[in-house]
Amino acid sequence: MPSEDNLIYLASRSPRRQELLNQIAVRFEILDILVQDPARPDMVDETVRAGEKPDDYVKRMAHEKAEYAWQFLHTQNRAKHPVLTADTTVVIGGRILGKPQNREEAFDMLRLLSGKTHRVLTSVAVKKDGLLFQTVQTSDVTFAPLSRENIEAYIDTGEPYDKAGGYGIQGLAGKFIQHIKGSYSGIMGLPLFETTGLLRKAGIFVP
Ligand SMILES: Cc1cn([C@H]2C[C@H](O)[C@@H](COP(=O)(O)OP(=O)(O)OP(=O)(O)O)O2)c(=O)[nH]c1=O
Repeated sequence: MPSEDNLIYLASRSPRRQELLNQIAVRFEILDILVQDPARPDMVDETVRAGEKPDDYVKRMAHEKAEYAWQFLHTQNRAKHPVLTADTTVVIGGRILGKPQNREEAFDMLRLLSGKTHRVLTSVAVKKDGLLFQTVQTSDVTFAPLSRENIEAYIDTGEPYDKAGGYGIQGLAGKFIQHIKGSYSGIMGLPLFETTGLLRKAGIFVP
């Protein structure tokens, strides 16, 4: 069987998702629409619908990203390879936190997370031969109380901006996290155990 047959596309701009998929030795290529045009807006409109539950929202986002990528592959005659997408969302007190757009938003998000436990949901979608396979992984993350100085200094590093909830467990914010229940890789953006299961369910080889 030619090795080409095992190829999947990762439609994601997140460097963490690339790193994590590499970690489990899945053979993939980044879907080049995203690489060629960094100024291109996100694949989907990330606005939360009125009354939408976090679980439904994160699934809809990963699904819409998969549909977007799948349509693009079709226009290029490359839809013979599966595509994988994901979405990560932070939830606290029923509020869905996306990526902060500015310093004030980052500050408000981190103040909200300080000294409390929040939920991180990551949905992974795989589209193969026109069929959709999807999963949602949930983790609980407990932050230590943060002082105003802690928050300001963290924002100064620039780390919060491209991350849901305004922090990255894998970066400097690691020192704020007292406890997690769930999946470290899921919090980072791609739950490796669940992703392996999903790929295998879709008939894709995972070493
Ligand atoms: C909570 C948390 C999120 N994140 C990141 C993972 C995701 O990249 C980001 C959430 O935004 P997403 O919209 O899930 O993804 P994205 O826009 O970065 O990438 P894509 O092109 O795949 O749509 O937050 C961390 O890196 N560490 C963390 O601890």
